[in-house]
Amino acid sequence: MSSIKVVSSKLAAEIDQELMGPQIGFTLQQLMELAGFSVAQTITHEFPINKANPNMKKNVFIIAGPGNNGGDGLVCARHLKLFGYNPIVYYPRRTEKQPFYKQLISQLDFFKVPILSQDDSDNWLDYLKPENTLCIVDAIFGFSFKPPMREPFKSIVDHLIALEDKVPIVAVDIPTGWDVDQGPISETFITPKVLVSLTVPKPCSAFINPKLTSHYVGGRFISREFANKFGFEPFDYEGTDQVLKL
Ligand SMILES: NC(=O)C1=CN([C@@H]2O[C@H](COP(=O)(O)OP(=O)(O)OC[C@H]3O[C@@H](n4cnc5c(N)ncnc54)[C@H](O)[C@@H]3O)[C@@H](O)[C@H]2O)[C@H](O)CC1
Ligand SMILES: [K+]
Repeated sequence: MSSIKVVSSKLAAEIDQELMGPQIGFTLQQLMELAGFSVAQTITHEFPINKANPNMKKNVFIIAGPGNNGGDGLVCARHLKLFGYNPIVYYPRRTEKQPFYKQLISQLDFFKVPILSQDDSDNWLDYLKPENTLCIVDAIFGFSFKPPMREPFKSIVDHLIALEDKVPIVAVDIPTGWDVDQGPISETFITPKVLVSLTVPKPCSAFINPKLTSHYVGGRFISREFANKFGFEPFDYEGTDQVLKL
């Protein structure tokens, strides 16, 4: 792991600002679309659909948090549906921060992806049975999480911790509860089977145990010149892949 280039949270924020600044001009929606797509593609690599086995589990339970990490999860759910999985989204705190979140929800409705809300806080676990669930997508918190974790997420994450040996968790960008720079320092944190770092791994990824967690990088949206300017080499993605296993 130590040979993998990581960037600090401060630098990651600068990279984002510049990507979405007036010169380069990406929009948040564009980056989120590519980020969510790359997480869905990681799932096709780690948990491919076996067409020869009609009994294969295809339910993917996506938990979307209140910020942009949650938005990545909503996008990921749509792509998973198109890839032949059965995504189920739990989105307990909807954001009004950006108007396009409503559109992401409409798109999920259009593809008939079930969305559980705050009203399902007593029964959401009924949809997350280990015997039916292929994997969980942790899109709860990313690089803006600041401990201690507040409700309802603390209880949700406690349930995930109890399930993590039975159902593999795929973490989007930062495993929920981890500090972006210092890793699993808070009281409540998950241990994912798969981590998908977006754009470039953050320092917390140095704390994953490679025997327990596969590490991918996704969010293929920067040039060599841009990466070099921020002190790292771009990742050697293959062909049209949006993710690379590190
Ligand atoms: N270029 C990229 O790499 C891209 C990354 N994307 C994803 O965006 C997240 C970061 O998104 P942001 O909205 O800044 O923050 P979070 O999603 O991590 O969470 C903010 C959200 O959470 C609440 N919150 C924070 N701490 C707590 C707490 N202790 N308890 C409860 N709630 C908490 C806070 O109030 C906010 O509501 C990044 O990691 C990527 O996944 C984008 O998709 C664009 C491309
Ligand atoms: K996460």
